[in-house]
Amino acid sequence: MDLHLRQLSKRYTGVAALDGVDLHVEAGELVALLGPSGSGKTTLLRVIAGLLHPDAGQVLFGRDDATRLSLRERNVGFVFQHYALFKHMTVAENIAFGLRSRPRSRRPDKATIKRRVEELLGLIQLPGFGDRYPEQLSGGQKQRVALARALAIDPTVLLLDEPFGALDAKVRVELRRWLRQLHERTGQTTLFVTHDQEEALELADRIVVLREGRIEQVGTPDEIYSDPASAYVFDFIGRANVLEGEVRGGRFHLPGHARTFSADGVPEGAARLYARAHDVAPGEGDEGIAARVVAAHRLADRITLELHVEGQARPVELDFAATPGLTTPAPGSELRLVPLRYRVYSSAG
Ligand SMILES: Nc1ncnc2c1ncn2[C@@H]1O[C@H](COP(=O)(O)OP(=O)(O)OP(=O)(O)O)[C@@H](O)[C@H]1O
Repeated sequence: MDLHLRQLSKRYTGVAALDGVDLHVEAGELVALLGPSGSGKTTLLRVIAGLLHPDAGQVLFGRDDATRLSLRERNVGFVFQHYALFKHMTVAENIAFGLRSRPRSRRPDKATIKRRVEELLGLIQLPGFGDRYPEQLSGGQKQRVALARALAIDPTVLLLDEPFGALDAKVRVELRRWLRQLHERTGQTTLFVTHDQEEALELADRIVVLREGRIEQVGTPDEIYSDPASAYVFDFIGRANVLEGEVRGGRFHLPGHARTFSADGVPEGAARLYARAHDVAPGEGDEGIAARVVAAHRLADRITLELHVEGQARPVELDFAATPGLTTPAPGSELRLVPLRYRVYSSAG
């Protein structure tokens, strides 16, 4: 089922946790809500779930206005960061919980519930684990059970709030790949909260970047990474080199340097040039921007340089392939930087 959010707002004293959020999630999409702490991700998820009521705006499941419905009436599946499994119930009982607690008229019979539990244990790759208790599972296994429990009710949408946030890095990476595969099998409309840009880029069909309760950009991982709509998104997705300067006559000027850069459509005045470390290349002769090597690191087949550019407070990073025969530049040596791909944003915005 698809999901429409219209002009959702939610204020706490002094804070707009959500400020006019409009979003359409297609049926079967996996959407990541990405943003730093306090940007409104959890609030948005809770409003969709019906755990929290918005001050204004609408939540629609398909064509049905669900804004006034409770969590149960919305039939959503929810998984939190911290395993919310019932400790005194077995894995099978946990998974069956949502179905067993339905009103009698809508409750499947025992045999159907048992079949559904077996099917879900297979889906989460834990067949034979039904009789265990949560304390007999690893963190990653617990979160898979939590996901099976959320899926058991055939939810209209699946809402995941940093479901792997409490797990160690390796398990996290494994589980997000697993979740992507699971999603491809179930086709379940899913919203996934994360503050980890790598997780969002790898997992999601589309990413929603939030900033102070507003949507800053919505797009596919490629669009968000290659064409960030603002300096905020550029900075948040991957590491960015930032050069301070100004836009004059439609060009970006670096103080103390002759080379200028195109800055079409950027207002005149203070501006910043953003480029990723791998989108800056070492240049030859008079090309590019003069820089001095501060530190050099060689990591397997990559060389990373930390550089000082005259007039810039922040160091600039350059990352390139260590081709055979290439020597790592020594600290103190001079080289020229050529930003191959970059974006200029006004400092005012
Ligand atoms: N119950 C509450 N009372 C008052 N303010 C709240 C409450 N819940 C959230 N807020 C505020 O609303 C804003 C958005 O919070 P929210 O938890 O949605 O952000 P988040 O992006 O999920 O952050 P995190 O990644 O840290 O969980 C924050 O400024 C937060 O302090």
